Amino acid sequence: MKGVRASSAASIGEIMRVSPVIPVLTLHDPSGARGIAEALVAGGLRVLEVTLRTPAALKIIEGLRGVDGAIVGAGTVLNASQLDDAISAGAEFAVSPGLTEPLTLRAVARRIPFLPGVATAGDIMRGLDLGLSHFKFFPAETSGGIPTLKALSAPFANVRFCPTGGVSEATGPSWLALPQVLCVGGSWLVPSGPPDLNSIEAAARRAASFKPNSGGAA
Ligand SMILES: O=C(O)C(=O)C[C@H](O)[C@H](O)COP(=O)(O)O
Repeated sequence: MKGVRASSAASIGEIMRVSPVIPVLTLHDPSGARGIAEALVAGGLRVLEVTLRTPAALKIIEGLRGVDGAIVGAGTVLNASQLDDAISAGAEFAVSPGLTEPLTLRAVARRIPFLPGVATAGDIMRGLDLGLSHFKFFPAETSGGIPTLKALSAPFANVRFCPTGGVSEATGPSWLALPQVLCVGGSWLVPSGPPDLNSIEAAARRAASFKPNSGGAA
């Protein structure tokens, strides 16, 4: 889906198929954020999750709106008020570590593509009841890794996942080999500390070459 443009018309499923890896970015410095985003997009990763874990996150989301080719969303969205703030800043999708009814209902009402975290069958069933079918599997490795996701997803034929949490460059391809996995998320592309843009672009290029077994990246 190379043609997916950041807009409320894109579904979360379409966004998850744009690139096999969603970089999870926890950024402190608005002045350095654009270069990081450009390096990731140049490497082939267009979908960027900026976590609301730093005071500068909303300003950074706003600033990244103009990066050509980037689809910028907010991560660590914990409640409806944070979701509204993220939308005001220009976030084109939202990711949460968990699934609550108030946040999900607000995301549906605001028509923003939404990817909440699940780790149990009950989480998935609450999401299905609220009309969702795409989830982040979080925290992926410590929740039991690939064997758990295989077992967990078996009863839910039409549900698709983005495993995140402990996923690395080394393990990403194994997760993407599962047909129910459209993409993976991870912070490994942009380690904390002063950014090395050449390394970030090279890591993005390697990650962009991962091949989902789901027909994930178009
Ligand atoms: O809080 C959220 O909404 C998140 O998005 C959590 C992050 O996805 C993970 O913390 C990334 O996990 P690592 O790749 O292991 O660093």
